[in-house]
Amino acid sequence: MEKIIVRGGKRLSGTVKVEGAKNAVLPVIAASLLASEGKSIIRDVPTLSDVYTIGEVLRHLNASVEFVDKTIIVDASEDLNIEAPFDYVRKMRASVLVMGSLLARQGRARVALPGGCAIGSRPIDLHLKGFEAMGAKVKVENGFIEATVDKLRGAKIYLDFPSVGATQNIMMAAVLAEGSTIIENCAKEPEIVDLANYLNSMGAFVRGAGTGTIRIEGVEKMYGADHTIIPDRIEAGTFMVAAAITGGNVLVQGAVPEHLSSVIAKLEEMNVTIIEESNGIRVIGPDKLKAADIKTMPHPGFPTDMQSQMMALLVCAEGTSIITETVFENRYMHAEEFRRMNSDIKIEGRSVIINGPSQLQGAEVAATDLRAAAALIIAGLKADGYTRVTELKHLDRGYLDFHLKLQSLGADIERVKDLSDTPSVETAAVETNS
Ligand SMILES: CC(=O)N[C@H]1[C@@H](OP(=O)(O)OP(=O)(O)OC[C@H]2O[C@@H](n3ccc(=O)[nH]c3=O)[C@H](O)[C@@H]2O)O[C@H](CO)[C@@H](O)[C@@H]1O
Ligand SMILES: C=C(OP(=O)(O)O)C(=O)O
Repeated sequence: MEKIIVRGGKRLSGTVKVEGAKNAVLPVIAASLLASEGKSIIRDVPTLSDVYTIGEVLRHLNASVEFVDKTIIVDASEDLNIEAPFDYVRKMRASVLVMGSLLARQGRARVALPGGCAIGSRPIDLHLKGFEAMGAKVKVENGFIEATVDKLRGAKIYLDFPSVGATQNIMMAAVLAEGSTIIENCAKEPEIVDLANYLNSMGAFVRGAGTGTIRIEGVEKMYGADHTIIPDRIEAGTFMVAAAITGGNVLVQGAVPEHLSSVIAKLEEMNVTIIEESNGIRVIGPDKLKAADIKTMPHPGFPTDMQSQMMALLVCAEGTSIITETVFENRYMHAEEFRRMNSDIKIEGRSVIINGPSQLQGAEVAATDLRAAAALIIAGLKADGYTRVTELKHLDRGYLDFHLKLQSLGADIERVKDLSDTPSVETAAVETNS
């Protein structure tokens, strides 16, 4: 079993470069299935396990997928298969994003019903309602969702919640539909804008991405295009918190301030100095962090994907902080692990009350999802002694070379293969006290 071992106490300093965004590249790769002519070249791709998984899904659907460093070349010009089996969907829920493209291209899609996951139940009813509004017949049978249609028709679709995935799936279905589609109360995340830009470069007509209403005029055919993925705002935010918690001074290169305004505002409220530089965001951690309240919301609200990292920071802040999670109903599994590291955290329904500051103590902790993995490692950077983080498969879904990047900023961190490589708890305790 692999573990990350962090010894806390080092201030981070230097420059770290962010990768292309995981949450932008997955829908873009799914959208490349829409090109019945020409190859798509997708650049600045983070080579994460999720990206390989969606690559496998595309291959299974009869597209060719070639990885060359951080570029992916997709050729989807042959007729496509229509089924994404459970093995892929289980590994990565974003596999359901191929549904819109398959319906648009083949008039049929069969995708295993995704199960619940560590952050909540995550239904896909809004995706399906959107397809139905466009004329598709949808049925759920033997653990699969099957959707069929002769030809998708444009429709006016109001989303009860601005779901990121539903907005993306409906956009992909609508670009080849007959007539106009209007998606109201749609998601406004930067990843939606990135997808719209890619679709437009493939020949689609998509307007309004980034606002609450997207308008799409269906086109006859789409073509492969050359697209560069936007920088990962969540990876950037994660390094910003890592710099802040250690009282460090780090330039997060490639971070886009407009994508991170809610995170920047909260960090500033906590006494962290943020300087926007021409090529990124510099973060200077204070000697004393101040408590703050956070409510996660759809973009441009505070991102749920930064909630666990901020929890690590709030534990170290002076005063009482309250986090309220409004996007996922069960995204507090990491709170238990933080308690093992000596933090004062109480869960009350959808809120968490944190009394700080606590001096974090190193412990053996398990990641429950990818952001929790990063958050526990960040807590380890500040903790006394050694923190050992297990279940790194979660980390690898969303962070490339995370420990190496932290090492390059001066963190005392390593990734080890098995228990015999790790210093014993006794040794760690002695070293902590010395
Ligand atoms: C691959 C990717 O981009 N993942 C991101 C995406 O996930 P994802 O696209 O799955 O998230 P959604 O925005 O769809 O989900 C938000 C909320 O809407 C609910 N919902 C969603 C769809 C639906 O049909 N019915 C329904 O009830 C979900 O259960 C959840 O409570 O946006 C989330 C919210 O910013 C992020 O945390 C994820 O990192
Ligand atoms: C929850 C996340 O991703 P996914 O939707 O792929 O599970 C995330 O990126 O934090």
